[in-house]
Amino acid sequence: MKRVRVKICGITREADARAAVTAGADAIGFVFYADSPRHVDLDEALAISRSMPPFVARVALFLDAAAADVQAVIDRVRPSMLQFHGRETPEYCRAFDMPYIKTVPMGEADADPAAWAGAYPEAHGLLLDANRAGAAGGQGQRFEWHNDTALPDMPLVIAGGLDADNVGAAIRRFAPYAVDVSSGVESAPGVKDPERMHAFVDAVTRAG
Ligand SMILES: O=C(O)c1ccccc1NCC(=O)[C@H](O)[C@H](O)COP(=O)(O)O
Repeated sequence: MKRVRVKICGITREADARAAVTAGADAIGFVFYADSPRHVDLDEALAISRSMPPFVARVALFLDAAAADVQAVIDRVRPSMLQFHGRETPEYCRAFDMPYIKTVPMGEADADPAAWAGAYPEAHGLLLDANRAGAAGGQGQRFEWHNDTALPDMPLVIAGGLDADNVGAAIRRFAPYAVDVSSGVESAPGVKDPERMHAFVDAVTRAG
């Protein structure tokens, strides 16, 4: 059985993208949210994308962006898929005719992934993160891994405060399709650490 997939998000430099792939990442994420320390512009994302080897997914991440801004990224960067991290409606998400994953803000007390799956049936997956609705991710914080949370029959990506030390427990708790990490493999916001990326993927492989 294929190991749990790994997305390393918040890539801002070509060297970090290459190191992520060398470590075994299946996907890298570009953050198109101006207030993030991991924000990249279209030309930066395009240059990194052009440096990538084949068969690595490139995820373009947005938080309540203007539709025109999303389309500009699609047209110029040609990402593999989109990630909507804010309060984007199902109609907004499907309007781009691109595969997408929708973030579920597990920082909300009543977060119900099964309900989100029902509301976004066309999503290619749900990314369960620790943020509150409409708030940024990349905070390095876990959400409460309650044992009674109903999980939908849709590919789940677990995110929020993961690192090489706790990702195995996340995999045992959720049996996810993939895990997503940003802070836990960084030496500074937006600066990825190759050794931490290798340790993270190794931990996923051991657990998966
Ligand atoms: O990473 C960011 O700076 C960010 C900013 C605004 C919206 C979303 C953002 N990241 C979303 C991700 O998918 C992160 O990888 C996820 O929140 C996990 O981050 P971390 O807890 O730092 O591993």
